[in-house]
Amino acid sequence: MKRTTPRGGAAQVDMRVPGGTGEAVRLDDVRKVYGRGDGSVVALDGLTIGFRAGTFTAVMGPSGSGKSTFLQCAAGLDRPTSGSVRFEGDEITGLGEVALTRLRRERIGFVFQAFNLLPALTVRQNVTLPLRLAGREADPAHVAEVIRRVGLADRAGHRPHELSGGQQQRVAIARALVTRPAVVFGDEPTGALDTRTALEVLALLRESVAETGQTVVMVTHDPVAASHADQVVFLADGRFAGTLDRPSAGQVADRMTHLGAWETGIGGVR
Ligand SMILES: Nc1ncnc2c1ncn2[C@@H]1O[C@H](COP(=O)(O)OP(=O)(O)OP(=O)(O)O)[C@@H](O)[C@H]1O
Repeated sequence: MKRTTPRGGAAQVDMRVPGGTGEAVRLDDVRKVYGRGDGSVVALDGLTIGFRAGTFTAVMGPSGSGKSTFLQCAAGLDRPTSGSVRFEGDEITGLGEVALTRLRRERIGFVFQAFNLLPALTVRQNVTLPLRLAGREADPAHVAEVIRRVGLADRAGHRPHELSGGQQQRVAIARALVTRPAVVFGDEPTGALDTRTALEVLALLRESVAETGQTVVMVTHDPVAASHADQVVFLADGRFAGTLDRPSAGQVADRMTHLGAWETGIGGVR
């Protein structure tokens, strides 16, 4: 656990990708401190990082390196202590709760490790839920297309308990895609799935990047999952700790070993 210390020249790395078409999400010098005084913890320590639109990025790092905190701040679920978070160029750090909720509903999709489906609702109803929450009309043809895209056309009337884990995660992906969000954030989206099903889910995320120009940012502990991304960003002690472009799972695992990620036995290579 990292205690509050003076900044002491914390390295700031700008990882803007040259020649990009623009950044979907950008964090500048983001600092997040939990608690106050002696017991305070620096979760993000001046993180500067950008995610080019239409790319698939995996975020990795040792346990406690700040991945979840990063995701919460980048997705407008939590507020940084200081620094700037921009979403498609719009500064979101100063937004009030109502505006942040609207941003999350209209421009962001979420896929979590726990699928978080509503058990009483059918696949179709679960998928359309974000539209209803946003007060938007659900275009039946669009909803059907999204459900077809995740391979569940023949299950649209089923309830979650009638589906396998992989199928439930595919419903969660359809639900994340239905509002046509600019960015889909994944927090260990394959964490609860077996290897084969995880690969299907990763293929779907990749497809949404390739076909609809979506931006996907996925936190994962799994080097195999990370190897499906365009780039892997590493965090250590709440700071940017390097990046790998289209790495193999072995290269990702090597980098994680270098960062001391496996020393605690957490997040071993599967
Ligand atoms: N609500 C909180 N209050 C106090 N400290 C927190 C809180 N949330 C996270 N932390 C601390 O902030 C640091 C970063 O935590 P975070 O959950 O972002 O790391 P992580 O990389 O996602 O870890 P893991 O891989 O284990 O999930 C850790 O030291 C953690 O203990």
